[in-house]
Amino acid sequence: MIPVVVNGAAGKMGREVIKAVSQAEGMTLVGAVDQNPAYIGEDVGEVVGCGALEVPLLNDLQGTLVMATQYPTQGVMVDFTHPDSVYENTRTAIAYGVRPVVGTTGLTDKQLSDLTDFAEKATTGALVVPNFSIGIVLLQQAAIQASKYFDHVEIIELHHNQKADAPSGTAIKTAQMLSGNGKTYNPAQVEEQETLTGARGALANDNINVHSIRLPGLIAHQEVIFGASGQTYTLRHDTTDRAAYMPGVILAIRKVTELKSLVYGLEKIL
Ligand SMILES: NC(=O)C1=CN([C@@H]2O[C@H](COP(=O)(O)OP(=O)(O)OC[C@H]3O[C@@H](n4cnc5c(N)ncnc54)[C@H](OP(=O)(O)O)[C@@H]3O)[C@@H](O)[C@H]2O)C=CC1
Ligand SMILES: O=C(O)C1=N[C@H](C(=O)O)C[C@H](O)C1
Repeated sequence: MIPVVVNGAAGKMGREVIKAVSQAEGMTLVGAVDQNPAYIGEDVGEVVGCGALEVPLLNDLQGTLVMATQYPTQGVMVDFTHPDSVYENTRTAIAYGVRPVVGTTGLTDKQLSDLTDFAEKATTGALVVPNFSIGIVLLQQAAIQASKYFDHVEIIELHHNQKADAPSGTAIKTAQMLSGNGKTYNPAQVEEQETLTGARGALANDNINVHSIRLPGLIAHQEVIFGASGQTYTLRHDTTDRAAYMPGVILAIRKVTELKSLVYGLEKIL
């Protein structure tokens, strides 16, 4: 049985993960952590509404990780917290020999590279996955194919308005996956002038424009639009329920126990 700690357990994703882990075979929930004082000390199963799980929700990550090391099998920490804390949480888990499965977005390139080095030195498996849904992996693969034939591409990501980071981790990863083929996308046709700053979005890898929309009523959506003379080609993915991420999260918990270094992206473990 894989001992699992969920960090950010009272959040939108953490709640789904608690339910999914408690129902999955081959793993057992041993710790639940959150900073929200409203729930500290409560049984996490009662907090998320799936019945008592006999795991108190604590605000002590390090203490909970120590508990997770008391089991015969090496533990896994799933993190769905906040861009401000994900780097430190992940480093702490690796330091305790607990393998991180990181869903939280907003890690900088430098932070990701530091964590990669740290996991390598510690020979500890780690997974950083900006999007756990199979649909996004398929969209990204289709986009890689299309990018061989189109020189113009822009990404639009649309999320609920409680999201802290912009652009989304998924949009950044998608742009990274389209880059590195020697192309600079979107060669200028005219000299552009922004009458309102930011109108053309942010520039990701290899000059790919990324536009972020935040509205109540949305969950998580992404379009990749390619253009060429006389045609456009649009790929779109819609998340309508956070349940979409759970098969990927459960797979990642299983797979991270086989790794000895940090792996970035769900596509690498499918
Ligand atoms: N990889 C993927 O497939 C997905 C990734 N995400 C990412 O996951 C992250 C979380 O998203 P979501 O669940 O919607 O966010 P929520 O704000 O709903 O949940 C985050 C939870 O973590 C708590 N928290 C924040 N900081 C800490 C900390 N330092 N220690 C312990 N708990 C903490 C929050 O408490 P409080 O409310 O008090 O701040 C909250 O309860 C985001 O970065 C989001 O982009 C989201 C969906 C899918
Ligand atoms: O905050 C969210 O909700 C999501 N965040 C991730 C991201 O930044 O890409 C994954 C998904 O888009 C939902």
